[in-house]
Amino acid sequence: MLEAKDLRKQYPDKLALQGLNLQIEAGEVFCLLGQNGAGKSTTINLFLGFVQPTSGAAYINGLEVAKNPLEIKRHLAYIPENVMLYPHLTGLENLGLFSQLAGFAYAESELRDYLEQAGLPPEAVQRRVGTYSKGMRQKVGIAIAVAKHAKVLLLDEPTSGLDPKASNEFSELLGKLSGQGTAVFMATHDLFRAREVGTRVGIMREGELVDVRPTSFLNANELEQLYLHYTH
Ligand SMILES: Nc1ncnc2c1ncn2[C@@H]1O[C@H](COP(=O)(O)OP(=O)(O)OP(=O)(O)O)[C@@H](O)[C@H]1O
Repeated sequence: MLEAKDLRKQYPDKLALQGLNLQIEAGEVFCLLGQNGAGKSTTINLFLGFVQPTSGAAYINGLEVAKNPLEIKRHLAYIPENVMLYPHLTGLENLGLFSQLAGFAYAESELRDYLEQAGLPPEAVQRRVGTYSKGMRQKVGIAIAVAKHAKVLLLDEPTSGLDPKASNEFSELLGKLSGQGTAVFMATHDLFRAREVGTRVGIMREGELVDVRPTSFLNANELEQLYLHYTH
């Protein structure tokens, strides 16, 4: 569902990503770990088509991102640390608008269902998004991803700044989505959530993916030790 082949990004004075090779299947949750500046956001931006590779290629659902910039947007949803929504519109209106942009015309009852499934409290649905907490905005982001039937979900530090309960709810939602076959690729500093929600973790150091492991063989302490091993 997501693939990188010798993907490389050279900025004028920084090699941000050095020849990444990776495949992520439907239903997988891949968590990318690494220190600040390791190249995680660059990798996500290459999959989104926000930056162009210096060489190699990124693929979403078999389509080369750089050659199919519009088509790939139909297959993916992106949740950054701060989900970009229209603050003067309600959650319901935001979801309606973003679904329409993705080509789906839903009835209000369907939009409400998506927001409810994403865990947004019913009282908030008709409230302006400008009054939402960060966790609530993340839930609208998930509702948008589900409503547009995204096959791939890209997330950049989605749980940073969420309280433990909101972070837990968010992880459960990701688990549900991957259970429905969505491929999830998440850059995070949250080792605890990575182990909990991830099917695999990868560690990036100075633009290089130095280790990839299934989380099923790692306890929390082992993951922390592994991370420290590569980042010291
Ligand atoms: N537009 C740019 N121009 C020049 N250098 C850049 C650009 N974007 C990123 N870089 C550099 O590329 C390297 C990788 O940055 P990137 O943002 O991908 O790291 P990251 O792992 O996401 O870090 P963080 O955890 O802080 O978000 C850094 O050294 C960064 O300064």
